[in-house]
Amino acid sequence: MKTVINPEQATWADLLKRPAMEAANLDQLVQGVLAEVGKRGDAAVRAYTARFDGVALDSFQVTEAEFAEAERLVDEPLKEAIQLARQNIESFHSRQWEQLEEVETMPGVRCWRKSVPIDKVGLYIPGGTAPLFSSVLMLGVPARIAGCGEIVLCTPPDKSGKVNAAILYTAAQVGIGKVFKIGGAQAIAAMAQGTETVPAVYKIFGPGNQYVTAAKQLASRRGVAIDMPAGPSEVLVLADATAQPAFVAADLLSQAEHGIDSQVVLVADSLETAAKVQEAVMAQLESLPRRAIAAKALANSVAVVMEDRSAAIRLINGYAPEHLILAVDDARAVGEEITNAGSVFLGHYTPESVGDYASGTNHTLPTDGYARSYSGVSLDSFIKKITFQELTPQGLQQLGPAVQRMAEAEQLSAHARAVAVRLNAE
Ligand SMILES: NC(=O)c1ccc[n+]([C@@H]2O[C@H](COP(=O)([O-])OP(=O)(O)OC[C@H]3O[C@@H](n4cnc5c(N)ncnc54)[C@H](O)[C@@H]3O)[C@@H](O)[C@H]2O)c1
Ligand SMILES: N[C@H](CO)Cc1c[nH]c[nH+]1
Ligand SMILES: [Zn+2]
Repeated sequence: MKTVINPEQATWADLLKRPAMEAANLDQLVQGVLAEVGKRGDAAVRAYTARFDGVALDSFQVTEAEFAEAERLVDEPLKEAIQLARQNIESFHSRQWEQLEEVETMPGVRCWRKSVPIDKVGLYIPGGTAPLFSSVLMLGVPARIAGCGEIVLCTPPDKSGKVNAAILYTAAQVGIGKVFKIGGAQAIAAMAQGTETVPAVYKIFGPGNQYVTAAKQLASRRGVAIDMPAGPSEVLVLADATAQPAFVAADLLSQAEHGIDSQVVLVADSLETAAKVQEAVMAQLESLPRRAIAAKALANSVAVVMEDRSAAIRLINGYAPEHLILAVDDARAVGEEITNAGSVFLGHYTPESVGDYASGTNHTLPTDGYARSYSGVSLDSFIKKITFQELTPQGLQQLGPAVQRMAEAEQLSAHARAVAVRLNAE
């Protein structure tokens, strides 16, 4: 991690540039996958699975016997941990139902809104570098609470052609039976367009690497909705002198270990704080099993010394991190000033890992600066809202002339007539 001291505002964007594959190559590759899967269906998925996942599969759907085997393979302590996480996620997400009351905008004119679950949804669960079974809870729990009709799940197979047991166990726990062993862009292509075995869905959810994220974005131009671009993980930690260097280092490494394209950023209040954290990072890196991945991610990362707190907050809001840890004395007060972040972790005892697994918040969050305009996944993501209105004859008498005037002014006389024929029928 390189250290930069009190950088000029003009250099912030360069400093915090996110690692990325060259967009043209990526888009070309992923376009090809979408087109081939659209044309050749399962046969194309099979070919890409052999090429990108190194495994030859005859069929993709996980069988009952495989679900039963997974149930046996997951040990009791892990099952209990998954249940605890599930309860907290359910508890937080089930309170996200919001019903707008019926509103009488003027006498005789009533408007209301009804929440309806999205009928067919596709969940992508990453599995390339680590099988992220926690993502099954993050997507499956709100999909179930919303009442989505058909839930399809895709996740990459391992080299023996199997799906990780904890992913299958968790899917069964949240009542997802349609699981397909398909990863990467080919999984998104299959769920977006449908194949002989994978049903087409209306909206695709889930995090993933750059291939998955690019495929979601391209698929969204062809009519399927997506949750958001949720790509390689990021964390930004704001640390002051009260921060424990070992805690901050562990938090930085927790996201660095996700992938070589993760980005971790430290914003420290002094060179001394930055140096202590850097030292702790190096000390902890040694003992990490995934140190090679984390070390590469650290090369894409930066420690920024910002003595001025307001400038630090401006930098954070400009960068819009997926995860923001406020390891500072006055975390709640600083939290109030945050306008762009996916999820915020306050104080010295709130590691980002709790949100990844079990505090109750969702870990499917916007990356790459999209937290400026997108929220993370929530119950809302699985719901669409239909608006209704109902007018009495008196209501139309009151409102109609304004509508007629506006329609005529837009030179849309059929619109005006739709009001006039009713008023004249009185
Ligand atoms: N933003 C979020 O909310 C969030 C949450 C969890 C995880 N993540 C991120 O998800 C990512 C998971 O990535 P992953 O790679 O472990 O799993 P993944 O499941 O996203 O991707 C694996 C798939 O990528 C495809 N692939 C691999 N190399 C390829 C190549 N050269 N060309 C074409 N396709 C290729 C393969 O088909 C493979 O199945 C990580 O970057 C992690 O940081 C983000
Ligand atoms: N940090 C990831 C979101 O960017 C989510 C995750 C899953 N498992 C562990 N972490
Ligand atoms: Zn994580």
